[in-house]
Amino acid sequence: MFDLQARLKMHDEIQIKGTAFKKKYSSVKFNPLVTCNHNSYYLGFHKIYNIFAEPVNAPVDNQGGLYVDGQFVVPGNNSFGHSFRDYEKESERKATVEEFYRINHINQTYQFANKKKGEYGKLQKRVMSIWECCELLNEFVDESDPDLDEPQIEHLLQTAEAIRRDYPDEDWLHLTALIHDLGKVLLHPGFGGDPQWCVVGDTFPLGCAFDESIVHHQYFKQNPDSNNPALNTKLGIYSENCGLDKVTMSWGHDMYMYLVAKANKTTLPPAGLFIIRFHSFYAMHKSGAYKYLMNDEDQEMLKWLHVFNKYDLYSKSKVLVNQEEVKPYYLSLIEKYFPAKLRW
Ligand SMILES: O[C@H]1[C@H](O)[C@@H](O)[C@H](O)[C@@H](O)[C@H]1O
Ligand SMILES: [Fe+2]
Ligand SMILES: [Fe+2]
Repeated sequence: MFDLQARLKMHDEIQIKGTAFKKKYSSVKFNPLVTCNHNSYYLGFHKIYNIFAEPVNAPVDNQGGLYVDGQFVVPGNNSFGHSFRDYEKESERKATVEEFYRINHINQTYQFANKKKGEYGKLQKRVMSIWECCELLNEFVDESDPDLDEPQIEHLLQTAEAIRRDYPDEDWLHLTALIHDLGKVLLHPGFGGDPQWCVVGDTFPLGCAFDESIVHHQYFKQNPDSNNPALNTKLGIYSENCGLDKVTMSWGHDMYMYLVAKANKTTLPPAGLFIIRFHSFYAMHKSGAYKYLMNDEDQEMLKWLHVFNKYDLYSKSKVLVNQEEVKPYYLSLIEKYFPAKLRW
């Protein structure tokens, strides 16, 4: 065990895989075993409270650096040099992402989401394994994502590998991470090639008022549900604390993958299913909106979703995982929690 503070007083700089980091603030003891995965740095340690360090050669306006938050070292910036989920910042992704949300917010209505759920809920599109589905995602880049322009399979592996390092014993969490975005297969021509606006992006409840914390909220003005008095009040068609299970969410990859996992009788625990179903519901898990729709069980499950979200968001990077190397491990998890072939 080393006392990082004392070491930094002596050296004022630490080397992490060849990059020099300057300590800004820290108050912690830990075992400074460091491994590097993409632009995230993982520290092997026992107790950790708070560290903020920044790369020595960082540009002046670089807010990035090394945040230690619980166990995960969260990078300050995404691979485009901006903070994560900044929808206002001028960037090469901004226009595409905003246009995505404009169309999404206009077209996701209560009726539309229920129609899609009925259609895809029949699971008559294909029979295939989980890994086959991962491979189908090789070709898609998510237009709603300001932080990543790599094919989706990379994101799945980056998320799963990052969470696996910090929670080595929770194998269900590794598998949940691997499959959480598989619903994006709806984009595939073999599934009808749905447009991006009804597959990806943040999700939100339908049947009640749209909360202002939803990304690009302004575009809901043109959604027909906004003018429907039965659907545009705080509770709308729902009753107080009815539970998220009763709520119709905007249609997309979360709900589809949840339906697939459920219908194929996965043995993943309820927390895994909750993560899959609501990971894009940022207004709820990030902004704390819609509490009045949640029940006690949702609140309990939310704890795991918070853990998961950190890895889903901050593991996005340009350095890719070696697929062949990790494949056998994930195949063994798939075998443990799913049948060999699933109906999709
Ligand atoms: O752009 C992203 C992406 O589509 C993710 O898969 C989804 O879960 C997020 O909510 C969204 O912001
Ligand atoms: Fe997602
Ligand atoms: Fe994701």
